[in-house]
Amino acid sequence: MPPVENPQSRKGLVLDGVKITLRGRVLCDLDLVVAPGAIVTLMGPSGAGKSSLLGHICGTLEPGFDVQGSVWLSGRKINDLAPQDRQVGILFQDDLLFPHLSVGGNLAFALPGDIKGAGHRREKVEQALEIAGLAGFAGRDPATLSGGQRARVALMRVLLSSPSALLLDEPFSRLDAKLRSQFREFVFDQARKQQLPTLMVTHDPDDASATGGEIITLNGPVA
Ligand SMILES: Nc1ncnc2c1ncn2[C@@H]1O[C@H](COP(=O)(O)OP(=O)(O)OP(=O)(O)O)[C@@H](O)[C@H]1O
Repeated sequence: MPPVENPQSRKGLVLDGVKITLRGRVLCDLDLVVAPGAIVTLMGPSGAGKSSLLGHICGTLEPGFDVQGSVWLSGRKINDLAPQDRQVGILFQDDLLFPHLSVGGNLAFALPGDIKGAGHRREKVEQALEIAGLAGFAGRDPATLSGGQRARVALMRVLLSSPSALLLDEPFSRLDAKLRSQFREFVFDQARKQQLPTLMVTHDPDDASATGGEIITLNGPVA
């Protein structure tokens, strides 16, 4: 892929010569622009480096990986920022809801601190539950929710944090076929409505083709 010109003036998520090396083996070497509202799929064999690339973008890559190049989001270089300052949301295979908090508590936890006032915060949580088709669920214990309901709460929790980009690390793989396609459409719909550049890791060709977007394959470590 050719280098991205003027990455600082591009909208969306830009990987500018991002090269990740582990123990002398190159996992990826990428130039990529994910436009606002676009969904790009990342595929490739197990161990190829897909999750490592997402970890690098959101700032959680473990020490031991050598990384070069820059990550830009909405014209801001983010790869030297702390994870909480990058405005990148990530949704995993496991929903990772806090078991000791109610559904509403889980959602409120994600709200940025600059959203002030208990009433305003409650309103944001209720709006999110309504969008997710879960109006009235704020007081529920997450353990009492179905898999699909939990998945929707997890997505809304990511979106309430006001991300400028969305990363999806196989978030559909634990759901059965019907739920999977419903939830997938819901996630894609929300990402497009909020004009989020979205990068999705999956092993499932149906997930990839459902995006209608670009597919990038990492082939595994190159010595
Ligand atoms: N914390 C870590 N420390 C050292 N090596 C790691 C660490 N995490 C991952 N790796 C190694 O980095 C390589 C890439 O792993 P990664 O999880 O990114 O692959 P993946 O493409 O997401 O795989 P999968 O499809 O199985 O999830 C693998 O060789 C893995 O063993």
